[in-house]
Amino acid sequence: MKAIETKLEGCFIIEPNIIGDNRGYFFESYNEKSLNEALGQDIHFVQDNQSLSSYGVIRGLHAQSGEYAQAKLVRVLKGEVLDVAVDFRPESPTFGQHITAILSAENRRQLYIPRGFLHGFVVVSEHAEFFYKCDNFYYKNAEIGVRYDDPTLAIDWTVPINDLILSEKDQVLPFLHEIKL
Ligand SMILES: Cc1cn([C@H]2C[C@H](O)[C@@H](COP(=O)(O)OP(=O)(O)O[C@H]3O[C@@H](C)C(=O)[C@@H](O)[C@H]3O)O2)c(=O)[nH]c1=O
Repeated sequence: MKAIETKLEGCFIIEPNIIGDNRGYFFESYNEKSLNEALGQDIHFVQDNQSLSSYGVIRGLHAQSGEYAQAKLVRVLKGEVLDVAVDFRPESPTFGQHITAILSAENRRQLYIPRGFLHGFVVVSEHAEFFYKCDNFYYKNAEIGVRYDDPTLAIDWTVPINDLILSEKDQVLPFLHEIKL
């Protein structure tokens, strides 16, 4: 497995080693030892989540605050998404900056998003099944978020605005300037 650094410290693109043979392919989609060695960290995931979304769905931008913060290892089982990770660590020199990555069933790429980041994705295929591991449990009262179209973050979601589908909750998330850090 290969961990590729991004411009945001601690955020990595993960490329698994695909072993093909006459039956098809095999790969380790997650190996705690290899990942921790590659990232130089000690991460223990405690919850797996899976969601299905149709074309144009944006889920995000989400995080959990304080002691409930979650690192995530995200990937796509079916379809394709544009995944977005925003550095939301107040002390970080890259606070407010984001990276995007195309994650698909075909490229089998994963994104490791550390604690203190906002995360979201938009579906660019007909449907997408999204799967991710979290290193802290879901805690509803710790949920925080920022609007996907925040002008300071200036994320190019690539999908035409008329095609976007958001949850009611995500439609009323605050803008960055409304949040007390
Ligand atoms: C995230 C989550 C939601 N839920 C419930 C709450 C709600 O009834 C239903 C759907 O929740 P949401 O609308 O928040 O789901 P969703 O918009 O998919 O939220 C997710 O978005 C992506 C981008 C992330 O990074 C995740 O951490 C998470 O915030 O599932 C759980 O039971 N456990 C969980 O861990």
